[in-house]
Amino acid sequence: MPAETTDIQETSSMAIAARNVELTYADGTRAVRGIDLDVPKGEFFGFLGPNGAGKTTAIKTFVTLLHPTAGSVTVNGFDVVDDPRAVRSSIGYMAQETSIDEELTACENIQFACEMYGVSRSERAERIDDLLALVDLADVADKQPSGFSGGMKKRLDVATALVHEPPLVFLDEPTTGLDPRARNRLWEYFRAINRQGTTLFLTTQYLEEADELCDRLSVIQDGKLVATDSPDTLKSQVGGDILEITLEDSIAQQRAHAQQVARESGLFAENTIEPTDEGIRIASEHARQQGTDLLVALRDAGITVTKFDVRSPTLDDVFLALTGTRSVPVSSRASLDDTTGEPTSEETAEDQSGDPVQTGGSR
Ligand SMILES: Nc1ncnc2c1ncn2[C@@H]1O[C@H](COP(=O)(O)OP(=O)(O)OP(=O)(O)O)[C@@H](O)[C@H]1O
Repeated sequence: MPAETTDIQETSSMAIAARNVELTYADGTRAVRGIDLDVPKGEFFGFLGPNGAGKTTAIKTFVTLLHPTAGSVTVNGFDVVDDPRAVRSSIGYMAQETSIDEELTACENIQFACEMYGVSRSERAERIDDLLALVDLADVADKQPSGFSGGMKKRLDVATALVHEPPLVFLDEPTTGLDPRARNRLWEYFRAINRQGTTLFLTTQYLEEADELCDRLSVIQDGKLVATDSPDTLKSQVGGDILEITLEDSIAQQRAHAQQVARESGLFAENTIEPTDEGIRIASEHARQQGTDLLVALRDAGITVTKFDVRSPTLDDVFLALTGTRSVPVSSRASLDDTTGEPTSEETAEDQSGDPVQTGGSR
């Protein structure tokens, strides 16, 4: 990614301005390796990357929990090293680990957060009511969260991060471990506060989440930003559409044979052809026409194709093109199909294991 060119003096319109930020842990792990980034106020910005890419380390640096080993960061115009108190009072932070106290009721948890963030007594009652309504927990305000589903706990977490009405909120993998329906509900709350002007900085392993929510995103791998742009621009850079071919016999030998036929057809650049569980996949500017030609070549080679699909690129294809790996898990398709955000009985049956939900796709 080209380095951002904005000078540090010109960063007052930026919620976050990071310059050549490095973070090396005491054991020598270089978790963040020279990040340059500008996030304008009001933006919904995402950090997308696989496990261990450096997302949490970067976010902890931005919220002053870690000191950068090199480089500089300003958040809402305040330097994270020189002015950490000012940074903290101007942000909300939803960490991966919950900050909820199970001994307190939902209402008391928010009240405690109000005290921590210095929300004045006169404002507290109204703020608590507003937040409980925002995250749909008014009905359980006087209940302890030990009986809550994973989604309800996350929503309470969000509420506690918003008590002081911060202009910038950091969300570290906020939907990991939730089922698609619970995830959709959280997405609605994030969109709502963003519409009201709050800048959101989200880290995620979910391609669909980044695609759905973010105005712009950075793909982070091995502590470096490998691309920063809008999801649509990133997808347009894949170079055309994606041709998915399903083989009747998808054993490794047959897939290798099909790959060889595709290569030898001369229709496609070699690095755009890859095997899948079911057959082969090719990125191509003229996918439909060339796909038809390829079908003929495959038939002539004695290979039976059972399905032929041309689709637009996804962020998964972007990730492959940028990093040469599909190491980011693909979340459930259902999460995009159902955006009603209505509460359902599934909410109580969420996967609370903390593992990313991967009910769709085979990558
Ligand atoms: N306290 C620590 N000491 C040493 N190394 C660490 C520490 N915390 C994280 N790391 C390492 O730093 C790298 C980046 O980790 P980080 O947690 O920032 O990645 P991540 O993208 O947030 O991953 P995940 O999606 O699993 O949360 C990894 O190699 C990780 O093992």
